[in-house]
Amino acid sequence: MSIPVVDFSAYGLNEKAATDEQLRALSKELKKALTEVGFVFLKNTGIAEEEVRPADAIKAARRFLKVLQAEYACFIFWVCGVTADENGTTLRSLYYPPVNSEKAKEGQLRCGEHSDYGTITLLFQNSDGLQVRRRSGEFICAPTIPGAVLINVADLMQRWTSDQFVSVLHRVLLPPVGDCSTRQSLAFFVQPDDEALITCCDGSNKYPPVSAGAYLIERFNDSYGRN
Ligand SMILES: O=C(O)CCC(=O)C(=O)O
Ligand SMILES: [Fe+2]
Repeated sequence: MSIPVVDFSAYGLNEKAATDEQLRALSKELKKALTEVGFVFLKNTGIAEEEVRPADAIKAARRFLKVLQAEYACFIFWVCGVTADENGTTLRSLYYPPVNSEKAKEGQLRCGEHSDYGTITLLFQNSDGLQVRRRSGEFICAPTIPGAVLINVADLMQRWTSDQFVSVLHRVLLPPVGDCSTRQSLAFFVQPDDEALITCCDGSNKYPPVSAGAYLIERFNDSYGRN
């Protein structure tokens, strides 16, 4: 099974609004993808392909989360607050220089296996190499699809949905031997406002409530050490 591709044109940035029926249909498709795979390609988002503007990425992220409200009402408060100043939303530009894969060490990667910390990540990429772990354990390729945005569930979102949406490991492979191409990707990590209290959507209390800001700091401390 590959990563699902969902047509977002009904609620793309060029549309003012979508009907309830369109939102429901989209949310069903997204829910299936985020539950089964944790990654989804969105095409026709209205984000200009030739120039990814952060403001557009934020708008698209808000619309994506708004669609999910049709299934999960608990996102409402947070979606309203996502553009406040006090949050850890980050745009990361990742440039991978050319490598001579013949000289690489066994198992060497361009980007090691990891999952993301926040809620969702929007990824824009210009070459192949990204792989995503399926629930079954096997890695599948996330190819470049011109004009499509790749969105994945991150750890805080998995926690928020009581593990219904899955935040899966992903990695970037070295290019094949003889391929000296570079890789440029843009990762837009979407974080709730620092003060937002994240409690399990289903009311299960599977994980204790945590504020988004404290959760992020904890994860950074675990990865990079406390100061
Ligand atoms: O370079 C890539 O496409 C992967 C980036 C990534 O997964 C990350 O920065 O979290
Ligand atoms: Fe990542």
